[in-house]
This record gives sequence, structure tokens and C-alpha cells, in this order.
Amino acid sequence: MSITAENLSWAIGAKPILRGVSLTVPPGQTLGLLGPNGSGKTSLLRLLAGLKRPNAGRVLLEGADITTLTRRTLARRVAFVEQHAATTADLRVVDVVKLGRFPHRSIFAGWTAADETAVQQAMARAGIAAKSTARWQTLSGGERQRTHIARALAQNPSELLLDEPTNHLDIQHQIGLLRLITSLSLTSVIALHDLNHAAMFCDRLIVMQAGQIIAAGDPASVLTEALLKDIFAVEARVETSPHHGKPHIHYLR
Ligand SMILES: Nc1ncnc2c1ncn2[C@@H]1O[C@H](COP(=O)(O)OP(=O)(O)OP(=O)(O)O)[C@@H](O)[C@H]1O
Repeated sequence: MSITAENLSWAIGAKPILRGVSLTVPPGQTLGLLGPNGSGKTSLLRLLAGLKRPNAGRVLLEGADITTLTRRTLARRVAFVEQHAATTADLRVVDVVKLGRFPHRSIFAGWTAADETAVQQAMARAGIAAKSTARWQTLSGGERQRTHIARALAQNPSELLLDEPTNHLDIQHQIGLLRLITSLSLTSVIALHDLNHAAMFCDRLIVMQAGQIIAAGDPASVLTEALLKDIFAVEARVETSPHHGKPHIHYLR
């Protein structure tokens, strides 16, 4: 299902956080959201998830304004893995992942075989199945992150929003997660700080600065040496990787 933002603006008090943000992610594609700290990536994801209402503009899912969708419909369709997502209760991994099934269940139906399959499959995909009975408080940062991702996958969403999902993950799990997300038939928006990973796995990229989109397009057209210098303040050389054919950034010391 497609995700569209039309001319979104959002302020906290008198402070503008997002200004005139428009984007479209076609069904099945992955959009990478890039930008320096504080540029508005998390704020934009929260608006796309329907957690915050814009002051102007609108968010459309498959052409439908999200303000016209019920909370339950939205919860069934859109999964959001937030940065620093906390789970305070002392639950087991499997119990956290089961929360992802909540929007799909009716108060009359019990736990179904389909719910169980979705939970088991999500834990396997997120690489956390071996820890399914471990208590939340005993997990490492990366294991907690993978548990949140499993919960989002158990939700079986058509749109998946991820805020720096590879934080805390070791390199195997970073690559594994991005490969998994981009191979699933869902539409995703991922805020990332690793520009090489964004180039490798995202269909299109958006670069934000001070709440505005200042570049958008495929990785090769967005990740230029000039942009890296102007927006990210780093000297770098960009080459087409002979291994995967995507841009590869060499940072200069
Ligand atoms: N509750 C808040 N009150 C005031 N300002 C806020 C609040 N939340 C966010 N901001 C400001 O909004 C701006 C955008 O923040 P946001 O978290 O969306 O950026 P980001 O691109 O996700 O940053 P990072 O890469 O550091 O995660 C920042 O200037 C931030 O200070």
C-alpha cells in the first residue's frame, strides 16, 4: 500500500519542526529517511504513523486520509518501531511479540492458530526465537531491538515505519534486518544514519535538514559528494560499488 505525505507542516508551540514535507512511497518500496541529528526524521515518522496530527497538510495511506481511518484499522495496517522504544513490564520476549497481534483480535475470539503462526514466524525472522522465553529485563540492547521488530512483524502490517532500527545491532543483524525488510512485500520508511546501508537497501532516499526535504531520489542521485559536504559536513568520495552496483561512500580522514 502506498504512503503519501502532502505538504506536511508541524510545530511544537512556536517552533517549526517540519515545513512543507511531501513524499510518496509506492507499494512495496523502501524509502530511506536521512538527515543530521534534529533534522526532523522522528517527527516525520510520528506524523506518518498517525501518532501526531500535522498543523497543515495530510497523510494518505493508499489514497485514504489517515484521519478518516479508525484507530483499529490504522493499528492493523501500520507498524511503527520507535527509537528507544521501552517496555517497562517484566514480560517475556514472546509476550512482547504477541502484543503485535492485538489489533487483529476481536474480544470474542481466543488466541488462534494464525496468531501463533504470526508470532513464531516474526520471532524467527527477527532472529530472536532462541530467546522467546527470556525476560525483557535480561535482554541486551540488540535483543530488545529485535524483539520490537518481531512485534512489528507479528502485526503483519502493510506499512512499516522504522526509526533507526539498526541501532544496537551487530553488523550481521544490521544487514540481516535491512535485507529482511526490503524483501518483504510491504511499504516501508526507515530512518537511518548509515548512509552506505541506506544506499544498499533503499529504493529511494530523502534527505532532511531543519525540517525540510532538501534532496530526494534514487541513492545514486542523492548521495553526492557535494551533499555529503553541505548537509552532513563530511569529506567523502562516492563510487559505484563493483560488488553490489550501488553508491559506496568512502569517508576521508
Ligand atoms: N517535544 C519536543 N519539544 C521541543 N522540541 C522538540 C520536541 N521533539 C523534537 N523536538 C525538536 O524537533 C527537531 C526535530 O527532532 P527529531 O527528533 O524529529 O529529529 P531527528 O532527525 O529524528 O533527530 P535524530 O537523528 O537525532 O534522531 C529537533 O530540533 C528537536 O529538538
